[in-house]
Amino acid sequence: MAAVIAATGVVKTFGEGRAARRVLDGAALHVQPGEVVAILGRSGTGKSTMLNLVGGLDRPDAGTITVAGEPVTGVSERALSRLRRTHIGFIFQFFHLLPELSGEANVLLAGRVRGAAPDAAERGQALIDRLGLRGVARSLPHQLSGGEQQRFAIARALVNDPPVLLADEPTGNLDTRAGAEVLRLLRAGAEEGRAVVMVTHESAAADIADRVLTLRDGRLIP
Ligand SMILES: Nc1ncnc2c1ncn2[C@@H]1O[C@H](COP(=O)(O)OP(=O)(O)OP(=O)(O)O)[C@@H](O)[C@H]1O
Repeated sequence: MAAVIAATGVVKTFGEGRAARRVLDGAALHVQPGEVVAILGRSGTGKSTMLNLVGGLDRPDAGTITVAGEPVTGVSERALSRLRRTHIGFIFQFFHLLPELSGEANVLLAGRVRGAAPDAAERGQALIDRLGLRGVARSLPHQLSGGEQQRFAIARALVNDPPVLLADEPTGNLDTRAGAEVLRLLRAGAEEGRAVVMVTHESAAADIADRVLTLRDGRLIP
């Protein structure tokens, strides 16, 4: 089966001259549909950097990355932005919901971008129901618990039915119970055929993964 995420030879350096630090040095990552991959590693080893490069939030110095067969590297900012909106759902530790919009509006807005799935509005409403958020749909993010905010963020990430979900410490700011629910939802996202990559420090998160990779010396190793 073709990998949904295919990254090879990824190099990323931050800083210049003597301060330059090669954070990624030939990193590779291949993820199949339906697979959950957890990325572990010590602080500062480049886990978030790798996730951001795969998601087209940043560009590598060298290497090739494709998502669902489409190039993430060597493409225009416009093409990259379309790919991010339609092919990738992002989930972050601090949720990143727009603070002035209700949870529901955050989800629906993501379904109204150019290139969004035609049934995104219905999907958004169905996700709000399925994730148990109907009763708080009109609340603003600051009126919601962390677990509720992260569930809205997951609904937002799923609204365009992307083939890839990227989660950076998705349970890092949640209590055990809310964290377990988020992990269950990520797992369910994979069961629906998505490739899921999660950066985590938490063993409970790694436990739901099909594969665990460790970032060390600029590479991802089994
Ligand atoms: N935009 C940037 N500019 C300069 N340095 C950066 C930038 N982004 C990351 N770095 C550096 O690259 C290294 C890797 O950062 P990254 O956030 O990828 O690590 P991480 O493994 O996710 O760490 P943590 O587990 O602490 O979140 C760090 O030394 C960080 O300071």
